[in-house]
Amino acid sequence: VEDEVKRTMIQFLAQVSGNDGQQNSTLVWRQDSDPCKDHWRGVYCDQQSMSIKRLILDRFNLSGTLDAAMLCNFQPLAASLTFLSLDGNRISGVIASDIGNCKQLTRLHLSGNHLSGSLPSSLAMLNNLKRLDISSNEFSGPLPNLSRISGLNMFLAQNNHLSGTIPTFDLSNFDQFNVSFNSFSGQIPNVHRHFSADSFLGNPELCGDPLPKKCSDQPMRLESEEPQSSSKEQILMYSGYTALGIVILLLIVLKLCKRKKGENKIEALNGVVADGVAEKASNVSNEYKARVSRSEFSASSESGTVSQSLVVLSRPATYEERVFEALRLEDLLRAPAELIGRGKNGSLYKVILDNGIMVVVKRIKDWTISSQDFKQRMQILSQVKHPHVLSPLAFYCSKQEKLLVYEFQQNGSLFKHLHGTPKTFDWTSRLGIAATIAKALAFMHQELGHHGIVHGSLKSSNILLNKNMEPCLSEYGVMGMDDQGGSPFASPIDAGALDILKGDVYGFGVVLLELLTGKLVKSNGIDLTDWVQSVVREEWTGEVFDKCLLTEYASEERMVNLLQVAIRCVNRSPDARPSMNQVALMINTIKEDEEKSLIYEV
Ligand SMILES: Nc1ncnc2c1ncn2[C@@H]1O[C@H](COP(=O)(O)OP(=O)(O)OP(=O)(O)O)[C@@H](O)[C@H]1O
Repeated sequence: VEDEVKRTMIQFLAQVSGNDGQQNSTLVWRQDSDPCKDHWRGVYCDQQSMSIKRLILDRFNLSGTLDAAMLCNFQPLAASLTFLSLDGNRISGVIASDIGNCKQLTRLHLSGNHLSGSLPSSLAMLNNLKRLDISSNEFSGPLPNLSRISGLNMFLAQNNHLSGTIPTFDLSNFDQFNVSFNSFSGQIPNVHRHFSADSFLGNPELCGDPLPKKCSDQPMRLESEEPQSSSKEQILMYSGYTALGIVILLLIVLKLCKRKKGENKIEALNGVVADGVAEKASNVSNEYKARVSRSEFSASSESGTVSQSLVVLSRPATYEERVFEALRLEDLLRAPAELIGRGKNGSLYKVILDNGIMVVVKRIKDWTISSQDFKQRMQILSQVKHPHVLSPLAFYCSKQEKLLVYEFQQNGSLFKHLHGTPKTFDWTSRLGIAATIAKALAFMHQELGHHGIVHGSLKSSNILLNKNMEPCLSEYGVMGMDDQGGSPFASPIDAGALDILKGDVYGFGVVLLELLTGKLVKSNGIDLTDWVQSVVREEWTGEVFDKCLLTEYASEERMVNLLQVAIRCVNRSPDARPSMNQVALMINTIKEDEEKSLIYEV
């Protein structure tokens, strides 16, 4: 690689690192080494042409600014770079319009930073772009007309301050699309049933399918129309519609108020809480509940007395104390709820509170724990905090019902990212997730093991990704060891085992196998643990490891080491499994080796 290319890369890194022009200490890029031959960390080359193809600097704690001009105005780099990823750092500043010169970019990932300002219209000139992720930043202003990029199939822009209308994307071409929690307004383009309300929530001025808010008889936007254009006539016409809308709305509100007086009922989260109210959950569809005007179920007014029983334990890290301290059961019951899962341990609802905060409510079934033990367990759990464990925010407990309230995690579960398309995580991210979760679980075992509280249902759908794509364990302690007989992850020998923590170690081992193989735990009747153990050592590389890991310079040696840890965790004999503490140490060593090897190679 030419000296000039190296110099530019090193300058770019110094700028984006933000340590007064010093490089990030874990990334050692030096003028006297070669980015391709010496495998500079985060740099991926075409080994034949020795040109730099991908620059992947995710989660390196970079806190400088993004100098798009430096990369994209330098022809040798602009002509070769296809993938730029800076996810999960603390990079600030704006995206300069020079980004439009990086014409070969197919993927641009900038999520989870502090980038701000408006998006340059030159982004729409990146004709090869397929995946654009600018989520969780501080961008504002309108979107450039990205619908011009015909091959774009992923656009993630959630959690910004973007405004204006959404360009008329052809969403049937997209496999991921999310503009939630911005300030967009106007009509949503046709989603072709590809996307649910989740992709658009949190934009109060947005209307149309799949949101419950209808667009008040607005004429459909013409395909060719530019998002910002509006003539005088249109303004007059819309003001007419708005005035008419307000009158109709007032009439509806008046009518509703009258009806409310006569009824004296409160609406309930699927009628679950009021003791004695018949179970109606079987009627629940996966459709967004708000469409059926809040909940379709109602409970008698006596259920109002249970309001004091919602015990608030903590508040989500992202909200102020006062928003949560006054949370009452009625707030949950009144709010629109959507059923998002029905697992072994019960049903899960996503609930949007009046103040717009989203929570999930876990309704636990068939747990033969006494109310007193349940309350005690919740109190103990609320006292143990770890940044990578999702604590319950509140709970409700009656004879028939147990509800747990958690903060909603927008980026979904590890399961979704591993088994959905496209697969999100590369080798470094997977190893990072394994190390983080192992540490979190070891911590919880140490703090709660002596109380007999284990996770009890550890699996990839219970590992959630927060808005910075950091993993956290959910539903810790929701089911105990006594319930694990029915868990698909407990080996038969677990039943009655003395060391209750080893059930979690088994579950964690299965998660490791999913991370390494990218395969489902059960597929066509084949059990992943049995299958992996049936493959001979010599064939691990060809057979076991996820194919997409092998193509991206992942260290085979460290993948083998991690697989060995996984196999020890899923040993059929609980006594032969290591403790979570040992597992965390082993994985940490592998992670350190990975980091060191890259430095030594340079
Ligand atoms: N706090 C949360 N925020 C966002 N998504 C969540 C949250 N908790 C759970 N989920 C997701 O909702 C879906 C349903 O969860 P649920 O707990 O009902 O299923 P499960 O974990 O497969 O079953 P179970 O734990 O009951 O055996 C899962 O994909 C899970 O990842």
